[in-house]
Amino acid sequence: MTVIAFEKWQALGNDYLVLEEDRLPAPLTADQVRALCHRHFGVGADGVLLLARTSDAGFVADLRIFNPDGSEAELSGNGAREAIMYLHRHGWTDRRQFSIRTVAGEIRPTILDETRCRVDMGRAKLHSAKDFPSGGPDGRGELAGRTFQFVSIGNPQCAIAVEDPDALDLGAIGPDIEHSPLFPNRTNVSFYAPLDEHAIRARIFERGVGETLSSGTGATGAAVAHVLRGGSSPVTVRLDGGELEVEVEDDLHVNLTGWALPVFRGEIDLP
Ligand SMILES: N[C@@H](CCC[C@H](N)C(=O)O)C(=O)O
Repeated sequence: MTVIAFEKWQALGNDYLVLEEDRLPAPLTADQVRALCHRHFGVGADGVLLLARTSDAGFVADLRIFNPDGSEAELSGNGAREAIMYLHRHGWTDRRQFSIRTVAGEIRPTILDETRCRVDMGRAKLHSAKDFPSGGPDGRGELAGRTFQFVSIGNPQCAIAVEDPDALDLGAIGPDIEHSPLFPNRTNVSFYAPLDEHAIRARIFERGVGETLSSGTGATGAAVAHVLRGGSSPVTVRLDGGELEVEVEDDLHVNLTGWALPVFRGEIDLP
């Protein structure tokens, strides 16, 4: 038996288990991630956040992000805010502005108060040879009769403007888009509808997860797509689990603001 200590967090209902690498008896495996995230046989979560101390003075921690299917994601907007607020509450740093390193690169949070932070996520890109190789420089494409906007926020996002996101059965249409051959690394999908110049309603189907109550990078992908189609920054994104604010600069530099809270901590024995 392996005993794994965790703290469960959620941000707009997007829940993650935070693990500290130093406290693991052995390197985390994909099987363990699947077992931890399982909603009936494990703790239950939309993913795992693995935090490691780093000797690089420029960073407070290295953050790795795993989906419930055991795959590793380059970035998560909600997961990053949960990890950031965890680092703040657990005293890894007393600075209100710092950097952490993810597979997608550096992200720079500013702690706003005890539950909220604003995260500089870097520049969104509309082209990725790795994630959407057949895409042109504008990232536009068509799939099963729907026009989409590809956006890379470190991880791949396919944002689709629809009339009424609430009328869709995401569980039925999400998997074919996630696994489309257009996206060799699979993709996250956001279905959104503009509410006004500065607001959209969005629902999310995540790569390696399925439908979730919210996604920070999904919200960011949809906000970038909204701005490219005439909307204006900042964009308030109304998700099933609450609202996020996304600032999109002219060069597509994005900042994401929202809350994250701990739920409970514990230990689980895994075979
Ligand atoms: N929940 C997320 C995104 C998590 C990663 C995603 N499933 C992927 O595989 O890229 C968020 O808040 O951004």
